[in-house]
Amino acid sequence: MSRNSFRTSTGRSVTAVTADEMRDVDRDAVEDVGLQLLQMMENAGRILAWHVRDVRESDVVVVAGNGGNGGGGLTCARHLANRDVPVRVVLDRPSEELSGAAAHQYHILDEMGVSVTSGVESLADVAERTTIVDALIGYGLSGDVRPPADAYIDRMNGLSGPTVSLDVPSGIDATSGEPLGEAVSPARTVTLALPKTGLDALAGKLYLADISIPRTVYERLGIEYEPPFGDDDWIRLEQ
Ligand SMILES: NC(=O)C1=CN([C@@H]2O[C@H](COP(=O)(O)OP(=O)(O)OC[C@H]3O[C@@H](n4cnc5c(N)ncnc54)[C@H](O)[C@@H]3O)[C@@H](O)[C@H]2O)[C@@H](O)CC1
Ligand SMILES: [K+]
Repeated sequence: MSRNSFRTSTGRSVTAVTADEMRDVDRDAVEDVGLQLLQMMENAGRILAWHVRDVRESDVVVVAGNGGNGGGGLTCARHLANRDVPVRVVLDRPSEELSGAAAHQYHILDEMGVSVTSGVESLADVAERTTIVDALIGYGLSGDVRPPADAYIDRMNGLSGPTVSLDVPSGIDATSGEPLGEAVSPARTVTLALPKTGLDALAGKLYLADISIPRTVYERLGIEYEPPFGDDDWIRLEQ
């Protein structure tokens, strides 16, 4: 199921995909085309960091989970630190329990000396107007939000600064748009590659980031795709 429910500022329609369709896109990009996850994640993290710098007033806290979404958030933290933005990371689990791309990105931050802590209590002393990067859960949300993620989401929503969500606000079902229990309410969402069908009733502004998935992937999967980016690496999307 693909729908044309989003538009660029020039009025061009952009196909929205379900979580399952996006999973197929990612799988085809990696397994059939040979694009590596880390290549796509680098684009995601760099573009997310641009948006964080655009909204931020002071410090930044990246809240990261253990999946691809968390990995993108950790990549963003590296790009922010490289630009001397005051940034720290809060993980939803001890760093020793990270795996895959999230563990890879964490080890780089550790070498850089970026502060990384875990536990929701790490969000207790966040200063007023701190910018939050929500990289806890993306389209991989499965079932109602379980503890301790619910406590992190509740805490993020209680903070005064702007929140920028990566791909999908954590707790929102990427396909249906339903909050599955607690869900983040962001000022901005930077979604990746194509908008997800569930972003049609989103709180805040929606942006689409080019993570370098080639047109051939969409063609193989029968997903209607005209590159919407023009000369830019990201664009604003409207309903
Ligand atoms: N092309 C790609 O494959 C890329 C994907 N990226 C990101 O990767 C995401 C998809 O990655 P994944 O498939 O690893 O999934 P996610 O990272 O979206 O979700 C997995 C994480 O969510 C937690 N989780 C899932 N259901 C939960 C529930 N009910 N309660 C509490 N916690 C829950 C898991 O413990 C895990 O930490 C995308 O949304 C996107 O942001 C980007 O980082 C870069 C490129
Ligand atoms: K998220």
